[in-house]
Amino acid sequence: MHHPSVTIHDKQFSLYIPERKILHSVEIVATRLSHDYRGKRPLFLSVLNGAFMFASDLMKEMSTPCEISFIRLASYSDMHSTGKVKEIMGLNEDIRGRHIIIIEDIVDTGHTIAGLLPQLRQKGPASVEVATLLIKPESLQHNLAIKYPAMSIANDFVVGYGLDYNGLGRNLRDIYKVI
Ligand SMILES: O=P(O)(O)OC[C@H]1O[C@H](OP(=O)(O)OP(=O)(O)O)[C@H](O)[C@@H]1O
Ligand code: HPA
Repeated sequence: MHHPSVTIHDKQFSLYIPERKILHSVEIVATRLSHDYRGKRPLFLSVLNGAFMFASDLMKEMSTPCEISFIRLASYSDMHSTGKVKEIMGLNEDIRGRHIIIIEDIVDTGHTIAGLLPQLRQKGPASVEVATLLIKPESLQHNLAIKYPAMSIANDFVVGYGLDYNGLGRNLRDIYKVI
C-alpha cells in the first residue's frame, strides 16, 4: 500500500520518494558498482539497522561476484545526532587487502561515516568507498567524498525503506518526510 501520508508516534509524514523511484536509483548505483568492481570481489559492509533494505535490493542488482557482511554502530537517538562516534561491532572478516564498500541508508551530518572510515582504514583494506541510498548535502558537517550516493535530498527528516523514527517506519516501501 502507498499512502499519501502516515503518522508515526507523534509526527505526520507525507509521501516523498515512491518505491519505483527508489528502486530505479538503486539499480543505477548497482550498475555503476558492478562496472567499477568487476573482478575485484568487493566486500560490502552494511551498517545496521537502517541499511538492511537498501543492502538487500542493491545486492540483488549486482552483476559481479561480491560478498556482504553486516556491522553495527549507532550514533542517533530521537531526531538529533548525539555526535558521538561508536565503535564497529560484528566485523568478523579480515579486511586486509579487500575492496570495501560501506552500505548506508543515509549520510546526514556525516558523523557516522566520518567515525567509521578511519576505523576501517586502520585495518588495511585495499580501498574503502561509500554507497548510500540518501545524502543530505545541506546537513553534511564533514568533508567526505561519498562516491556512490543514490539520491540527494533536502534537509528534512525522512522515514521508510529501512529508515526509522524512534524505531518505527522501517517497513514502509516508500520514503516519507516529516510535515
Ligand atoms: O550522517 P549521520 O548524521 O551520522 O546520520 C546517518 C546515520 O544515522 C542513522 O543511523 P542510526 O544511528 O539512527 O541507527 P539505525 O540505522 O539503527 O537507525 C543512519 O542509518 C546512519 O547510520
Ligand atoms: O532523516 C533521517 N531519518 C531517519 N534516520 C536518520 N538518521 C539520520 N538522518 C535520518
